[in-house]
Amino acid sequence: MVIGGTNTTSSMVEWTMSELMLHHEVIRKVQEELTEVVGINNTVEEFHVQKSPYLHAVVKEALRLHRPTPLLLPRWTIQDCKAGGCTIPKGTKVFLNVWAMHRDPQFWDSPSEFRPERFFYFGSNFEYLPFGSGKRICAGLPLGERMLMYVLATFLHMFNWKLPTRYRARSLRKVGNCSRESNTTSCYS
Ligand code: HEM
Repeated sequence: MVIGGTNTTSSMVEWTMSELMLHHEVIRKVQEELTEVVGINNTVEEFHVQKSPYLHAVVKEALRLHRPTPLLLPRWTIQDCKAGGCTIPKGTKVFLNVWAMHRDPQFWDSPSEFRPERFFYFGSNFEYLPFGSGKRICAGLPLGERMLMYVLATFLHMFNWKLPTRYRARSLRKVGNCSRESNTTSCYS
């Protein structure tokens, strides 16, 4: 519960910031949206997050690519069934590999690319399950989603972010370092 309730959200903040720092156009769009919704001299409040559709799309795309655990909780089949050409007998313990589903080219265009815009056209389907589904769906979904959005909105509205020069040249490497442009302070996680 402690790992599920804290590490999931904090690792998603890191992954989302890492993707944003590699995608300047995306970070610019989120910051523009937040400037409009929050106002330049205000701090982010929870209600602002609900009015930020582009930020939602960014978080969904980060959850698609980097959800904290690749597999869902185990399930047991209640009857014989077939999947992928295999017969699975009743009473079998089954693990769903959501990591693979989230990157399956059958369902996603250019699946390894970070493209938040894809979520403006996406319905609710079983090929996207960042919080699981059914009776064992994540019990902390509303809290986790809110914390994630709120922390990211605050980081992005309060500071400008970019990679230190030595990392920019190797931009394919995913790193979480940042620097505050408006200030002399740099922070390294
Ligand atoms: C970004 C944040 C989070 C993600 C991506 C996430 C994802 C998941 C997933 C995929 C499952 C398994 C669901 C299934 O098998 O269908 C799960 C279960 C669970 N999560 Fe989360 N979670 C997050 C945050 C949280 C938070 C903040 C809490 C609690 C404060 C929490 C509590 C739980 C619990 C208790 C379960 C087990 C539910 C059960 O066994 O019925 N999660 N989570």
